Amino acid sequence: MAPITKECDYLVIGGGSGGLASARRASGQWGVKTIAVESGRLGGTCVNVGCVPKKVTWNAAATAETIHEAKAYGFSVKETAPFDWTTFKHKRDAYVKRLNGIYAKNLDNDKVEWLYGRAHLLSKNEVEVDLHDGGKETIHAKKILLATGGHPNIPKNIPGSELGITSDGFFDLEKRPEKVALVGAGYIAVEMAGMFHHLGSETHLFIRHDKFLRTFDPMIQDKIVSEYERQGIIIHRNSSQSKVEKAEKGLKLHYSDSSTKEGTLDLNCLLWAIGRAPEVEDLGLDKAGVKQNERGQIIADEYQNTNVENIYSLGDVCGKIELTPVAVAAGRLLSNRLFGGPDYKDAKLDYENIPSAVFAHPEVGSIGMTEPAAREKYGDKVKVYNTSFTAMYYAMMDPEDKPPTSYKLICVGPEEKVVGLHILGSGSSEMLQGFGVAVKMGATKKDFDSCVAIHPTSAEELVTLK
Ligand SMILES: Cc1cc2nc3c(=O)[nH]c(=O)nc-3n(C[C@H](O)[C@H](O)[C@H](O)COP(=O)(O)OP(=O)(O)OC[C@H]3O[C@@H](n4cnc5c(N)ncnc54)[C@H](O)[C@@H]3O)c2cc1C
Ligand SMILES: NC(=O)C1=CN([C@@H]2O[C@H](COP(=O)(O)OP(=O)(O)OC[C@H]3O[C@@H](n4cnc5c(N)ncnc54)[C@H](OP(=O)(O)O)[C@@H]3O)[C@@H](O)[C@H]2O)C=CC1
Ligand SMILES: N[C@@H](CCC(=O)N[C@@H](CSSC[C@H](NC(=O)CC[C@H](N)C(=O)O)C(=O)NCC(=O)O)C(=O)NCC(=O)O)C(=O)O
Repeated sequence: MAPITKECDYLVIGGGSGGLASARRASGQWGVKTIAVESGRLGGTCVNVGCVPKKVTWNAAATAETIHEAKAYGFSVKETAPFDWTTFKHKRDAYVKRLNGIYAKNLDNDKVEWLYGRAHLLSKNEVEVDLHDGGKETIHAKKILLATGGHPNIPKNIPGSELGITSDGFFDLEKRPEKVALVGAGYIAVEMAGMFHHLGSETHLFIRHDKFLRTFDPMIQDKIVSEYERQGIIIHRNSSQSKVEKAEKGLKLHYSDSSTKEGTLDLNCLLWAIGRAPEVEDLGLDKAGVKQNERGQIIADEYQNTNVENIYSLGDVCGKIELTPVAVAAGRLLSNRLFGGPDYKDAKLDYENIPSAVFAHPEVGSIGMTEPAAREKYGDKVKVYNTSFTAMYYAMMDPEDKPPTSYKLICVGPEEKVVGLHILGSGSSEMLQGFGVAVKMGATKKDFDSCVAIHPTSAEELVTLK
C-alpha cells in the first residue's frame, strides 16, 4: 500500500451541496482539520448542472411568458428577434463559473483544504486521490463522509439511446432545438419541457402512463397535465421507445403511444429524464465494506451512519430525498453531531414534511401527505379543502389564456391538523416556504384561518378555505 501523504480528522468525498456544507461546518465552525475532494466542478450538481442553471433558464422562460402576457395589459410589445439562446447560455455559463470561484473562496475562508481529483476508498480510513493535475495522495482520515451524488440514467435496452442527451446535456446546448422530445415523468422532464416550450421549441413529452408527476397529489397531476396540453406541449401517453437513429436533420425516434402503434418522429434533440443513479462505481465501497441497497445507493441510517463505523453518507448518493436543501441540512447537522460537543450529540435531519417545488409552468408546491396517502393512513378522519380560481394577474386576459390556480389542504382529526398542502399556480414556490413553516409546526386549519388574509393575493385563498 502507498505511504500516507496526508492526514485529517474529517475527509469529505464530493464537493457538492451536502459535502461542501458539511466540510465548511466541520472546519469553519468546529475547527476540525478537514479535507474535501472534488473530481468535477465545485458546487456539484446543483450549482453546475442542476438547480442554479435550471432556475436561471426557468426565469428566462417566465420572462417569455410575461412578454406574451404584457399584451393583455395594454402593452404593444414588438418581438424584434427570437430569444437568443446562445448569448443567454454563455451568460449563464459565466454566472456558474463565478459561483465555482465563490465556492473555492468559501472553502479557503473556512480553512477547508480541498483537492481536485477522484477519490477511492482503500479501507475504512484510507482514501487514495488521483489528482487532476497528475500524481496521487493517500489520505488517512479519522472520519469519512461519502457525498458523491448521482448521475442521470439513459435506457440500456433501446438501440441508439446514447444519441439522446440528459439534463447534463441540456446545459451544453448552444442553440435552441426547433423540435425536441423528452422522455420521463418526474421533476426534470416536466421542468425542462416547460422551459423548452416557453422558449419556443416544439415540445413532445413521452410518458409511460397517462399522467406525469405521479408521486404528487392527484389534483396536481390532473391540473398540470391538462395545462401543459392547453399550452401546446404534445404529450404522448402510455408510450414506449424502440429505437433512436441519426437522421438528416438530427434524430429519428421510433415509438408507440396510445394513439400510434409504430410511429416515428424527426427531432433536433431527444432528452432522457428518467431518474438518476448513485455515483459509486469507482468509489471502492467494497474495500471498506460499505453496504448498498438494490439500486446501488449507499445505505445510511437517520443519523447518516453507514454500516461501517466512522463512515457516513448523505445526499443523492443515498437517494432518500434528492434535493439540495436536504443534502445541505443533513451535512451541517452531521458535522454538528460529530464535532459540536454534547449540545449536538443527537443532531439529525427530520426527513418528515420536507417542502419541494417543481418549477413547471405554472409552478407546483407540495408538503406533506397526498390525499390518497392520508386516506390510507387516517381513513374517514381526513377532511379535504379545495379551491380553484383565476389569479387576479390573469384578469385582463382572454378566457382561453388564463392558466389555472388550484390549492388543496388535507386535514386530519377533530382538530383538523394540516398534514398535506398542495398548490399549483404562479408564485407557488415562494409561497410554500412560509406555509411549510406552519405545517412543520403542526398548524391546524383553525391556525390557518386565524391569520388575517393579505388582499388581493393568491396566498390569501389558503387562509380563507371553506
Ligand atoms: C436538472 C436538475 C435540477 C435540479 N433542481 C433542483 C432544484 O430546483 N431544487 C433542489 O432542491 N434540488 C434540485 N436538484 C437536485 C439537487 O441538485 C441535488 O439533490 C443535490 O445537488 C445533491 O447534492 P449532493 O451533495 O448529494 O450531490 P452533488 O451535488 O451531485 O455532489 C456530488 C459531487 O461529488 C463529486 N464526486 C462524485 N464521485 C467522486 C469521487 N469519487 N471523488 C471526488 N468527487 C466525486 C461529483 O463530481 C459532485 O460534484 C436538481 C437536480 C438536477 C439534475
Ligand atoms: N425542483 C426541484 O426541486 C427538482 C428536483 N430534482 C430532483 O432530482 C431528482 C431526479 O429527477 P428526475 O430525473 O426527474 O427523476 P424522478 O425520479 O423525479 O422522475 C423520473 C420519472 O421518470 C419516469 N420513468 C422512469 N423510467 C422511465 C423510462 N424507462 N421511460 C419513461 N419514463 C420513465 C418515472 O415516472 P412514471 O413511473 O410515472 O413513468 C419516474 O418517476 C428528482 O426526484 C428530484 O428529487 C430534479 C429537478 C428539479
Ligand atoms: N436563495 C437565494 C440566494 C441564492 C444563493 O444562495 N446563491 C448562491 C448560489 S446557489 S448555491 C447552491 C447551494 N446553496 C444553498 O443551498 C444556499 C442556501 C442557503 N443560503 C443556506 O445557506 O442554507 C449549495 O450547494 N450550498 C452548499 C454550501 O454553500 O455549503 C451564491 O453563492 N450566490 C452568490 C452570488 O450570486 O453572488 C435565491 O434563490 O435567490
